[in-house]
Amino acid sequence: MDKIIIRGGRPLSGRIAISGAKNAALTLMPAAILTEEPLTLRNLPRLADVDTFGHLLNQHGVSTLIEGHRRGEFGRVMTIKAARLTTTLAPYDIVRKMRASVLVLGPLLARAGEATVSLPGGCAIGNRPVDLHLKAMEALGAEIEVTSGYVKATTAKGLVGGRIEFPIVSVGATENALMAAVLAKGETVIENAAREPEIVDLANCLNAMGAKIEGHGTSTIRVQGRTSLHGATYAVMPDRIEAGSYACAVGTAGGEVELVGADLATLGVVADRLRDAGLEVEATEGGVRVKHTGRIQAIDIETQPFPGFPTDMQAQFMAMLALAEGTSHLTETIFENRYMHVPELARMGADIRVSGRTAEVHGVARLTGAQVMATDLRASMSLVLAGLAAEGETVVNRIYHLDRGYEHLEEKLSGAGADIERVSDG
Ligand SMILES: CC(=O)N[C@H]1[C@@H](OP(=O)(O)OP(=O)(O)OC[C@H]2O[C@@H](n3ccc(=O)[nH]c3=O)[C@H](O)[C@@H]2O)O[C@H](CO)[C@@H](O)[C@@H]1O
Ligand SMILES: C=C(OP(=O)(O)O)C(=O)O
Repeated sequence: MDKIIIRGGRPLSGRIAISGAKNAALTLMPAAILTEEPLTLRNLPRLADVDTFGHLLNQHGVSTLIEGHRRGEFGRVMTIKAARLTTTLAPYDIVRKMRASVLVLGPLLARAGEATVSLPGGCAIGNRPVDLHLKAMEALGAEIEVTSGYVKATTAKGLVGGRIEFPIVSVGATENALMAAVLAKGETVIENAAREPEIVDLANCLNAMGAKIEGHGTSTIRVQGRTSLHGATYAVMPDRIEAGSYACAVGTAGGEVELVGADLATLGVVADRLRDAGLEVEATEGGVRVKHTGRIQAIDIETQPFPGFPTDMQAQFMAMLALAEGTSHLTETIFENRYMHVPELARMGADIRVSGRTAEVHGVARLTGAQVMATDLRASMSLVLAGLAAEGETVVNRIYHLDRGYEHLEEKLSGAGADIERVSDG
């Protein structure tokens, strides 16, 4: 199994290219199921999750053709064509590898009138049920049956527009609802919709495919159903979580980096909190510049749905705040078990106490390298960030988590001056 070795203490400099967003890619790919015409996605990141989604689409009979690069863009171009679906079953073997697989439910149901999708089950960060996805499909007229670990959704006469009011904000359920509603008969109103930039990216892509969606980016989304959608070419938005993660790398390692391709607007409150912690963050012509200006200062953070502070940045901020002057409080409100990095950071000398949903981070003057491993993607990244600052050698094990969400991680960081390499155990 591969591991990453980091020898810490080298400030970062230069440029780091920001890839297309994993969480946008994973909802744009299933959108291709909604039409028999090709959907060409540009700026698609090279990630294990994108490959897994490709396999899932292929087993539904959908073709995925990688067409190389486009000049001036980092990611790949993929043309996805769902000319004909050979099966509407999304099997356990693929869904268990990647929760986002559940995003085929809405598009399969809308296109084929039926879908049988394995329940994704829990994962390292929490229980993560899909009840809201199912309620949304029911609100559009689907009949749902859950048996033997599978959701079977059917609609005898096709989906019909309706009112969906989510009791809590869910990114995935909003995405599934949108993808089902675009082919439902009549109007759908989604209340308490997620407002994440990835939702806006999905809605923009669906509109480019002929859908009629309004209000995306607000809590109320209105969809006028269409009888069919057509093909389109669409560029995946830049990854705001990857950009935020490398900004935190400047926070732990020091130095100054331009995050090329990053979008300051979608970083939102993350940029504000980076500044509160003492970093300089400003837009450049090609992205965002982040500069270390002295010791990181303690701050308090509570994770919330967008436009609040993203849960997907909590672990990376914790690594940075572990080295801050003063005591920070981090409160995780989205997932019940998202502190798996705490004991690993402690092995590197961090002083963090968790009580219920809140972690109290007492800043220390230095961290020391250690053997560490994490059980999820962002937790793994927090260990890399700590390793960049730590004295001596840090070995991050189980890095397949990182490959789910960070394209060319070692190349990007070593290109900015970090001493980091991937080694294989054989
Ligand atoms: C592929 C992708 O885009 N993943 C992101 C997506 O995950 P995902 O879409 O799974 O996250 P949700 O926004 O749905 O989850 C928010 C909360 O709602 C709960 N919930 C969700 C659905 C449901 O049917 N019932 C229910 O109770 C979840 O357990 C969680 O507590 O948004 C999360 C929150 O920003 C991010 O951390 C993930 O990176
Ligand atoms: C939790 C994440 O992803 P997923 O929803 O795919 O598990 C993440 O990107 O941090």
